[in-house]
Amino acid sequence: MIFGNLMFIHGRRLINLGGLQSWARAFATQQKFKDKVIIKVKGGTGGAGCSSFGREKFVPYGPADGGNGGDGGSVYIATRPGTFNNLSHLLSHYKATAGTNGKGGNCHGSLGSSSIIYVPPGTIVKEIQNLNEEEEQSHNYPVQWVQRPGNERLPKLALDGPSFEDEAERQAQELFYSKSPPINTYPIKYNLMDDDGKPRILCQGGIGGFGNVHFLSEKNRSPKFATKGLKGQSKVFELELKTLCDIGLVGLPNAGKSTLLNSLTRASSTVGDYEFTTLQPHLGTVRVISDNHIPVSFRLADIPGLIEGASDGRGLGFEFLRHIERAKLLCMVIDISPKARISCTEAFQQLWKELEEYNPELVERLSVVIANKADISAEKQLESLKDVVSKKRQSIRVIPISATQRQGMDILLRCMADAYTKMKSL
Ligand SMILES: Nc1nc2c(ncn2[C@@H]2O[C@H](COP(=O)(O)OP(=O)(O)OP(=O)(O)O)[C@@H](O)[C@H]2O)c(=O)[nH]1
Repeated sequence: MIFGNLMFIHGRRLINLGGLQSWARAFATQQKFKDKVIIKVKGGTGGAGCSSFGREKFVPYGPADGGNGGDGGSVYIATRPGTFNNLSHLLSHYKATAGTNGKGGNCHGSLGSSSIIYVPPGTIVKEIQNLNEEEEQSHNYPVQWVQRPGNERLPKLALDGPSFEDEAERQAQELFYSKSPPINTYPIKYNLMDDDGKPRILCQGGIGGFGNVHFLSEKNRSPKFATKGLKGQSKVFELELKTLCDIGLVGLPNAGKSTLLNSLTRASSTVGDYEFTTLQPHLGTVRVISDNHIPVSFRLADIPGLIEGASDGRGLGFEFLRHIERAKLLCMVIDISPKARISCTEAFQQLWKELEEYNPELVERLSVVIANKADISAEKQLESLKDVVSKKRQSIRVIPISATQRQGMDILLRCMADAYTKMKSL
């Protein structure tokens, strides 16, 4: 067995693990990308109210002074640009903490701490299930008592009047009703696209219980009961990353998309001399000073290679064509070297056809064609590519570059920044 150059003899066959191993490594790191997740979110439970009476020297039977329980914490969602590229960091469950119980001496419990879920800009949030919808819609807040009313000696109620327990229950319901937030009749739907970053509510925490002070009435001057807090809202959400990047690099496998992304940004997309090195999009942020001296920054993504028939599900299938739809602008990367598997004009026609067949709107987003590998003498190929592109649309620019030699990068960056600012101003 020779580990040095990653070969081993299995039976009588000599197997080269070079390509296989780096492919497996690329696959393992790229598995982390997630663009759709389902999360269960729960607001914190409210703390219980307290049933207590003031006791002081010479005042053995003081007034009711049980404090309220603190409200449970709520769960919010907000965007955090530049931190996350996809939704793989999200957990399946999120819960805010409960409020603490009230105490004697009119001490209210403290509020539960709220939590914020951070997602990348371009995320769509959809509520798919509300686990306590019935209670909310009917305002029928289930009242639970710290100590059941009715155990104390009470003045008699009118014979035909409500029982004492019913009266206390009604009073507690009213209290919860007056404090509860307005009902959301529609399921939550947020489009966190070009968001201001403000947190938006997902699940409200439960209201804290009421101390016995709230149940003082003419009939009952010393109520010995308080309510427990309500449960927080509990909902299930579907989160989907709708916009992945500002500019997406599309091209056939091996065109040099990952190499280009790595040389323009700090991304570390896997580069390999074999097809489908990239199985999931990789992102990087580009910062440029535009022609009119304005700093421009945009997110650039290396999208897995497109092959002929992709729009019919060939290659990596529709999954990754979805990523292309998530780019606001597209740049085609084409290998113009004479060594390329197919000629650059053929590659351009093929890519154009696949994009158009999948969604005709995609070719409208094409602003630049990047003629890569121009370090290998390819003047003839470049001219014929320019011809074909201008026949499709005059406004598309063809920029020759070499991603490995970092040639032509300045012009390309200015061109991208220009297209991006134009698109933003529309
Ligand atoms: N000579 C030359 N080779 C390049 C250039 N850019 C990329 N390459 C080589 O082309 C091969 C493929 O590069 P990648 O960046 O992995 O290509 P890709 O388009 O991301 O490939 P997929 O992941 O299969 O979609 C690598 O061996 C690179 O070193 C270039 O400008 N000049």
